[in-house]
Amino acid sequence: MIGFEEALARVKAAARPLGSEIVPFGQAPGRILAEPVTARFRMPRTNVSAMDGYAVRESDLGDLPFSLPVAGESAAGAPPGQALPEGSAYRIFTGAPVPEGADRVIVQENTERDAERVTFVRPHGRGRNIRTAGSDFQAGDVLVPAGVELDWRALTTAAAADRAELCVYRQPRVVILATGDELAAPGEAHARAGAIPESVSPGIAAFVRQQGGHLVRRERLPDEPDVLAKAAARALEEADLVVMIGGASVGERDFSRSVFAAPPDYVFPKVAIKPGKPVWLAHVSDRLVMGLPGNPTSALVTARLFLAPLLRGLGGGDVTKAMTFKQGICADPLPACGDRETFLRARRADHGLVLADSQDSSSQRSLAVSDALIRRRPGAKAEPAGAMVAFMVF
Ligand SMILES: Nc1nc2c(c(=O)[nH]1)N[C@H]1C(S)=C(S)[C@@H](COP(=O)(O)OP(=O)(O)OC[C@H]3O[C@@H](n4cnc5c(N)ncnc54)[C@H](O)[C@@H]3O)O[C@H]1N2
Ligand code: MOO
Repeated sequence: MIGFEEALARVKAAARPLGSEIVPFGQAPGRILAEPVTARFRMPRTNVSAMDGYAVRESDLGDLPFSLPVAGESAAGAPPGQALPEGSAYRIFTGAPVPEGADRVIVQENTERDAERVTFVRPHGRGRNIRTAGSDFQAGDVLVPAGVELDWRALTTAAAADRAELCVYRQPRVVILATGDELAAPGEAHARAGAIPESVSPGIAAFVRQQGGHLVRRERLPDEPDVLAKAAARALEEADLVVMIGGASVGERDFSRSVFAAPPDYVFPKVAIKPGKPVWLAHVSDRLVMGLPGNPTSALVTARLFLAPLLRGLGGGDVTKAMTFKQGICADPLPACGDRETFLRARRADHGLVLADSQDSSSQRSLAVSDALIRRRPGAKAEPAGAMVAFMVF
């Protein structure tokens, strides 16, 4: 059985971008840029004022107080007007083109205005208050490089390039199939003896979206091979990645590996980790299938460890960002680790990482309050509280 590092390396190799598409701005948030965004023109387009005030020639300034006639007005959005006549000032607003000849803007607060003249009454300091043409960027400059996630900051820069559409990586289309006769829709389990709420796929669906995937559908299915086979065939037609939940283990009623017409061509059939050993990844008919164990904590831990980098990579994102470990202090004593690499659920508190009360792979209560996975190497010894540990944000 392969270990965690090897499994991660194989996920990384399988997580190649699926292609690109052009989308309007409204569909761009959260997407990964596939082609760089270049500026259509320089910014500022001309020399512009940085303040509301009066554009003047430095050489026309005299000892305070002194006044100049106001020869015109320049506002943002208008093309540059006539040149500034010598011995006069121009009323100007922030972002407006500076008239030719002016080399300085005096802020309004240092002036007094009557109908035709402006009087400079306070020292104007040294600032020129002019942003020169192209001082932010030049036409053709790359403003947002390929590979950047279009968050609210990058979207602002991309829009400043005067582009209406962006070339982004295609999002992986995902179908989730949750299997098990015992499963009922949340809210309906109480009405059927032996039923439990199907709790994993709602969480995994949200996670798929959070990691940049496009959720096509999620389905809850009984352990009936014919029904499963039909659903699996349909899923392979509609998805780039099918996520199977449950039925990953060795029981006669564990069907998730055998429902496809073609046998899985394994990237890995299981991994020596705890929880989540039965997690698997395979190529099936040109698609990818990831099998998550049914135990809820096992499913979520393996999704965080392997599904996150897979979705990131398929969507053109930075795979390594989805598998970064940080260092932190564990506020609780740590038990010795067995021979499988182990991921303990914990909560990040001010005084360190606090272990979840239950580390059982079926636990669901602890999931809502755990936001970190502490990594323990195979064979690691027990440690007292205060040990430095590697953890991943969960
Ligand atoms: N003889 C062996 N038995 C088991 C092994 C093994 O190696 N040999 N592995 C164990 C490990 S580790 C895990 S993890 C589980 C995983 O099993 P499956 O993926 O086959 O999961 P199921 O049997 O379908 O379900 C396990 C458990 O989780 C509940 N479940 C399943 N799906 C959902 C869902 N969508 N929402 C909520 N709960 C779900 C299910 O009712 C079971 O209680 O196998 C061990 N066994
Ligand atoms: O994945 Mo199993 O997690 O060890 O119960």
